[in-house]
Amino acid sequence: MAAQNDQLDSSFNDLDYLSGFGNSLESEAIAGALPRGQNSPLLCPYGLYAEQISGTSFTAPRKLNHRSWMYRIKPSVTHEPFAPRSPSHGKLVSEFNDSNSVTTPTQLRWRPVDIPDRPTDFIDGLFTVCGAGSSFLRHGYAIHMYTANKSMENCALCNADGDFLIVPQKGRLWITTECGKLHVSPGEIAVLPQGFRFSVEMPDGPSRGYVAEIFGTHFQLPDLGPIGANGLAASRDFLVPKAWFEDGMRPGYTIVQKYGGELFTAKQDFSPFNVVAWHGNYAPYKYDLSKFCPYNTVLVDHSDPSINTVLTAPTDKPGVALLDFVIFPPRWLVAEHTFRPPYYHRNCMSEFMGLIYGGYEAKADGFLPGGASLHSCMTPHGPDTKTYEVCLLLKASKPHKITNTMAFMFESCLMPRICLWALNSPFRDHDYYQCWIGLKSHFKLEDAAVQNAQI
Ligand SMILES: O=C(O)Cc1cc(O)ccc1O
Ligand SMILES: [Fe+2]
Repeated sequence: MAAQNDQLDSSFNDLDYLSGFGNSLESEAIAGALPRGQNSPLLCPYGLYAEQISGTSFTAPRKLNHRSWMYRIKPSVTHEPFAPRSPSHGKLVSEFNDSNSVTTPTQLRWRPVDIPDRPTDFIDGLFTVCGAGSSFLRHGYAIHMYTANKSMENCALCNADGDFLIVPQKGRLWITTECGKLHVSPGEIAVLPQGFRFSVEMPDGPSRGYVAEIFGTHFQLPDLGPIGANGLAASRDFLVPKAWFEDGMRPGYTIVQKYGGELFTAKQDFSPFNVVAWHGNYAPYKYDLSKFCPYNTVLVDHSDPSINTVLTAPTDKPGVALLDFVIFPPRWLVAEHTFRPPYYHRNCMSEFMGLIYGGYEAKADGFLPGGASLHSCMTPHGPDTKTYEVCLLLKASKPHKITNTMAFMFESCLMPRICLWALNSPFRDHDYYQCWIGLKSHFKLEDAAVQNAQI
């Protein structure tokens, strides 16, 4: 409930944004700051420097090509050399192998991780849970979580490894980026594409959330197929910052570069948020999950969760995602003579789940807001015993609305390796398997005879 209230508060005071998913946009904090007719004039308006940021190779096909031009007070190269950050971070992984992670097919679940008392910002609060592949080879993903309580000070993070999709669960994030500012509340998500410098303020103090990082590709809206031209996440609900800049000296400003899962720092004496105008189709954005327009069954059976895909990061294989971001939003359940909760299943894709607020329809107990679960490739899972028994008892056939809930799934075709600190975490629920152990046989041979007689 608190999360929803936060959301209302923030949208009331929210910033003004540009809109449209993947659109070619432009924004000027000072009128006339964008060059007209060309990208790189000999002299830019107001004496600004022109700088391009490429999110795809120069030669990527036009429909996949992402780049933006920024017009800034000083170019971002104006800094001292990068050096390994001290103390090193040590809990970020971008190339998963047996030196930094392990495998297990078992069902994993974690309680919400406590938010530390000691001052911790977004960078220090971030830790990898699991992932697969390699940022070096530009194919793979990492799932991180963060628990933190204070704003980043006099520093910005730049992720050379991949795009961050941030899902705040507790506490708002005020994110300053080179393109401008994003205010993100629990119930909203933000995407910080590879390479953008950004700084995270935590106006509410104690904060927690989830981060999916993808290497080598970007998020897209899913195709809608027979659904038609509308539905699910609408392009116009994706909000992009308007140009915002700060000028003047900032002695000792630190750029923290995440590169191959390691952190490097470089000093400069000015703010990286010195972009007076920009244009292009490569920019950070946010999306309010309550804007999602769910489609689902209107007669029988439980739809596959892909019906609730908000964003997908593709692989080269059609229909096979490097990472899908799927939500389980409030919606009407109307299916007749149907087991309405998620079905029991084994999936060739791997499923990491989190809960932003409320409860989750497949778990009566134990899966809490801020907690997480991981069901890897072909690991069986489904509703817990209580959910199954209650559903059978109710024999629900009347329309019923599930409310006050927002669970989500990061689903990937790559089999995740799990970081040891996650596997051995004190927040791990070692009794998770117990939630299914009580499922008893309801098999009755006599029923089969009755059913056969009816056919
Ligand atoms: O495992 C889960 O809870 C996620 C999920 C939800 C659903 O409605 C159908 C399939 C599925 O994997
Ligand atoms: Fe599942």
